[in-house]
Amino acid sequence: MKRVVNFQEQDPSAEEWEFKDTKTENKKRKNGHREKFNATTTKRLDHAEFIKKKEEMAAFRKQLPIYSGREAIINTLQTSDTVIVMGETGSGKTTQIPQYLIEAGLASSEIGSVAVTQPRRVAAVNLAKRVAEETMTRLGSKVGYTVRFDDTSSPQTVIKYLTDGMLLREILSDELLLRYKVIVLDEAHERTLRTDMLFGMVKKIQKIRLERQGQDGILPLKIVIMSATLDAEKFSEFFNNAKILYVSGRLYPVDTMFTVEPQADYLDAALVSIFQIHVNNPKGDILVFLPGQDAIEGLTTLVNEYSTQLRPTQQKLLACPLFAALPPSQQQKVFDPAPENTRKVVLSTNIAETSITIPGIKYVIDCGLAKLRGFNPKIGVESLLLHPISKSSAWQRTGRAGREAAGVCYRLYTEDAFRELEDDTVPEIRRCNLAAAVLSLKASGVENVLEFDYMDRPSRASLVRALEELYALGAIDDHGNLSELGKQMAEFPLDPTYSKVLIQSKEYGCSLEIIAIISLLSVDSVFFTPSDKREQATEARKKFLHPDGDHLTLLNVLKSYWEVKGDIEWCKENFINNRNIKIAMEVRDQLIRFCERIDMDPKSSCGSDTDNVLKCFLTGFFQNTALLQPDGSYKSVAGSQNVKIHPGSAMFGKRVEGILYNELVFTTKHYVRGVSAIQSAWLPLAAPKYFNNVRS
Ligand SMILES: Nc1ncnc2c1ncn2[C@@H]1O[C@H](COP(=O)(O)OP(=O)(O)OP(=O)(O)O)[C@@H](O)[C@H]1O
Repeated sequence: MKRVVNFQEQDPSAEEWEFKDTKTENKKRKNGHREKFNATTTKRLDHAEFIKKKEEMAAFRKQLPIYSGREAIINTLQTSDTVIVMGETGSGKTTQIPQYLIEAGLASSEIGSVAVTQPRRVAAVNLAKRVAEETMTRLGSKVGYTVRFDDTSSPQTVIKYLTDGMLLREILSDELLLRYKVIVLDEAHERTLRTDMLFGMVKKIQKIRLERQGQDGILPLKIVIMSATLDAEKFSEFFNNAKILYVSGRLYPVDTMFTVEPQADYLDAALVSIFQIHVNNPKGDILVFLPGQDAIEGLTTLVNEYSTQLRPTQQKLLACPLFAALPPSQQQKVFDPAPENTRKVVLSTNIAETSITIPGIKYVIDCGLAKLRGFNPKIGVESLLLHPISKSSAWQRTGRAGREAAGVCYRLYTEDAFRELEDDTVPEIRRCNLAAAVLSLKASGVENVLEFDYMDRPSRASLVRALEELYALGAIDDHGNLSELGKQMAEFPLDPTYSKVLIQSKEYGCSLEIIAIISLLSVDSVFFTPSDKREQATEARKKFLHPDGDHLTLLNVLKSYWEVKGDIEWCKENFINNRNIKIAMEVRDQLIRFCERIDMDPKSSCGSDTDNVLKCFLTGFFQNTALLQPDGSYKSVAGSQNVKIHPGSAMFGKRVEGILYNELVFTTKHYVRGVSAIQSAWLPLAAPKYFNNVRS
């Protein structure tokens, strides 16, 4: 069958891509060999090579558009405390400005270094690598990065790329961020919850440091806000009318194409477009933006399957997935060059949308959709729904091309549809559960979170709900102050409900089980369900099912996995996702270390008394509970919401007195996931304060 997606300005002579039945082709693929990436090898340069590379880097840096604004940026920062820098994607903001600051002596190991925040871990890691390369230094010396569970910075580090979450964590131990002279808040337009919290916090820190200047050697703090797609006036206003610098020019042009007709099936349109580009366009890798892991995994399989139909003389195609739940080592693979005579197709969620340069990318395909988290504070329901992206996101996606050469961005929507898009994505702070954010603000010394200096104030209802949740968890006391338990909870890199459960596991004598289950819950799924073997996978899963539900089922999987020492064949036979379990085990190691730090015994086990595990879970998840109604449905204890057990749960179709669940998500219905059976009598014991209040 021949299919084509028509783009405006598309070359009318473009070859159509013919899709053949893949089943017969699959056999060929299994017999044929698959290209693998070569890990990039680093070699030690001799002196002449070193000088040559240094000169090349210097020349490269000078041709970046931002270079023309270097003097202006330095001069403005010499005289102003806060500057907002706007410049095209790829113009050099993130990699160059921190270097300019060091070169101009505005930051140093003596007066304090530069911190550059990124909303995403993959960006922080790769920017640090790139800037270390540009400065011809070893990663971790002058330039480093800090992301959750991975720190390559050292006392010599003067430019540190870190996630916004890590900077928030640093405030807990260095409340005036004295180790830094300049804080650069990059990709400010993304408005992640954590970046929004940082806006208010660094503004406050800057004010305090200015007032205390000179005392104990305190120096003023400089703040740089950066983005390519930002409402600069709004930011300027928030930061006391800070100066705005516009840096014009982009490195290479990117043509933008829209489809002529709306596309009913974005996955199909993406698949067709990939092959159209491949057979018609010159060399250059392709980056495709998709909404989520499912879509990415599905398309990865299809691209690899159909690529077996390419003519032997044609370049090969190699699909590489990129999403947050992939282990960092696998994410890193998309940055490796494609093997010879192969075009790389990176299939990514919006984790590749901002900041990063993926070498080789010339073409971007944008499906125009993203999965966005939402939260209804009234009933405490989270949602994860497909939404059209904003114009700002669309431009960021386009900007992933044109970084090493001219590029093209294919938008799988019409120009009219583009005009209808919102300018910016609604800030996360306006649509998320704020419990973790409020805990973090409180732990950083913000007493009155209702009055905190927010750029966009969250609704009072969501702040009050977060405070109530933390109070019920025991993280804040009757006076609204952080309790000892709350302080400990803030130390863990987990959501407050999970950190509460983990800390309480000491009382219930089941830390071993709780750590294991929380680690397994941190990955997408430990089960593997290929679409063509759904029945066998369901059958295989039965042997792990625990009558009390998903939490203990996960524990059963892990026990069996340990018994066979993680044997890959066993995983395959039992449809267990070996890769995800391995990631979970890395998380487990980290959690064990955190527990040891606060004197908990991570090995304490309740053995066969598994009720204890569920009772312990209830100490954090008592609000995520529902009771069986006479008609066989379940109604949530908080919010009286009718909830349905997700078909993927071990509890699906079962009738028990009560259930606890990890999440209540609205997709097509109010579904609960991660479900286990409980007794209603356990509830007041798990959270006496909460249930006494509910009753009275
Ligand atoms: N890892 C890398 N490999 C190769 N080139 C890179 C890499 N990182 C950056 N570059 C080059 O440096 C240029 C500037 O990148 P930089 O990230 O500083 O731009 P930016 O203005 O911050 O972009 P954005 O707004 O998209 O974050 C890129 O256009 C690209 O040419």
